[in-house]
Amino acid sequence: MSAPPVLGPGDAVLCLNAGSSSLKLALFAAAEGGSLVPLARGRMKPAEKGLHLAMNGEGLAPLDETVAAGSGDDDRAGDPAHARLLDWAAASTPSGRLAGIGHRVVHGGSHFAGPAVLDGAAIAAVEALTPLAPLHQPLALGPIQAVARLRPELAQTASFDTVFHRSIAPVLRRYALPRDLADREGLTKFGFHGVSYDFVAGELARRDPDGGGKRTVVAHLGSGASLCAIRHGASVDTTMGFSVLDGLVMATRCGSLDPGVVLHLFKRTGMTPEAVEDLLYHRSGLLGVSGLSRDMRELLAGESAAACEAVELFVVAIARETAAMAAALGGIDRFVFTGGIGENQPEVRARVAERLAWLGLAVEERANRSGAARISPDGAPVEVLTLATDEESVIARDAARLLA
Ligand SMILES: Nc1ncnc2c1ncn2[C@@H]1O[C@H](COP(=O)(O)OP(=O)(O)O)[C@@H](O)[C@H]1O
Ligand SMILES: CC(=O)OP(=O)(O)O
Ligand SMILES: [Mg+2]
Repeated sequence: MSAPPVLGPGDAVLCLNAGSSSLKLALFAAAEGGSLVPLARGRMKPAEKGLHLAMNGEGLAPLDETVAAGSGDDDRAGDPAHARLLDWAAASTPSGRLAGIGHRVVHGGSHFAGPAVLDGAAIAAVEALTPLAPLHQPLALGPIQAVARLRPELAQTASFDTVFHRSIAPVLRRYALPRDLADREGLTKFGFHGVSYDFVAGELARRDPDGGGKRTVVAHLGSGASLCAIRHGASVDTTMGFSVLDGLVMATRCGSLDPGVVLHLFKRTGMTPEAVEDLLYHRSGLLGVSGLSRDMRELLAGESAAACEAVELFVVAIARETAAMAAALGGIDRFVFTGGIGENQPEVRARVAERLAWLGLAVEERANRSGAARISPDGAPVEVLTLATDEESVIARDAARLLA
């Protein structure tokens, strides 16, 4: 590979954040002095006949179009949309030089200890981790491979969800399985949503430079949801484990589940591994319990007993797992809500705080309703905050460092 390009003033990085329910996009440009400024944000979404692209930024020609799927093999169906996105990004870059593409990759396994340039060997290593995140890894690999096909000379980088959790102590990563089997098969807690926690930890340090020692629990409540116990900017424990199924109740994933249930499904119902996988990843969680919707907005508006119970189960799981995170931290001084639900649903925040009153959580109703940065009453023992996550800015920061 040729020497990676340095990011000069006006050069841009396009960031792709592939999650289970969305592909979020952002274009960042380097300013004089090296800081990164977001120029545009948007999304790529499946549409009836291809992929819909939307990008908006001040002073830029917006992108709002559906690009038809390419012909030929399914893997390449998204190529025309990616080509359009790359053209738009280059045309929107102040210097005209799109220096690279940064991706969020859910699984870095034990292979990646930090963000990485995606050369051929690194892409192969990301692919090799697909069995550990069968439904997430391909979401990032699709765009990575499309860009590699369309613009092989363009540098690509990856920021991994798992990297932030490498600071978790070995005993908290270990499952109580036979040691040799666990070690041989790599059965360990990896933890996810690390790109988001990295952003939140950095933002907390910026806003409260002396607060590093605060025992902090961050709740990333989006389509996937997890908690992270953070102290001194590092992950101490988290609720997701070997896979993205563990911990909290999610939009369509079950969260913590007695493994006996899975055994029962195999032995008594004859379900195949693929059917059980589909059940636990796509048909459980809020959707499965409510029988109505995977979207918290619809469940809060719904009146059926099943919808109400789904929301209650979501809240109960957060309360239970917060206690586990507090145990890992030896207490709790600060609780942060982030992610689509954490940032936008005061009712969920109020109900979580109510269930955790015994641990010192409380929210002030007006501040909570308005989504203020701090929603706990003055003098409360636990600071309760809302903070909008920005995974794309972490992807851009990592890419800029790797390209320099
Ligand atoms: N006002 C809102 N805007 C967007 N999402 C919301 C809002 N209120 C609740 N949500 C919930 O947030 C979820 C999406 O969160 P997000 O963090 O964007 O998820 P992901 O990154 O996993 O796609 C949706 O499933 C929805 O239930
Ligand atoms: C790790 C994970 O669950 O990601 P998402 O919330 O984007 O699905
Ligand atoms: Mg997300």
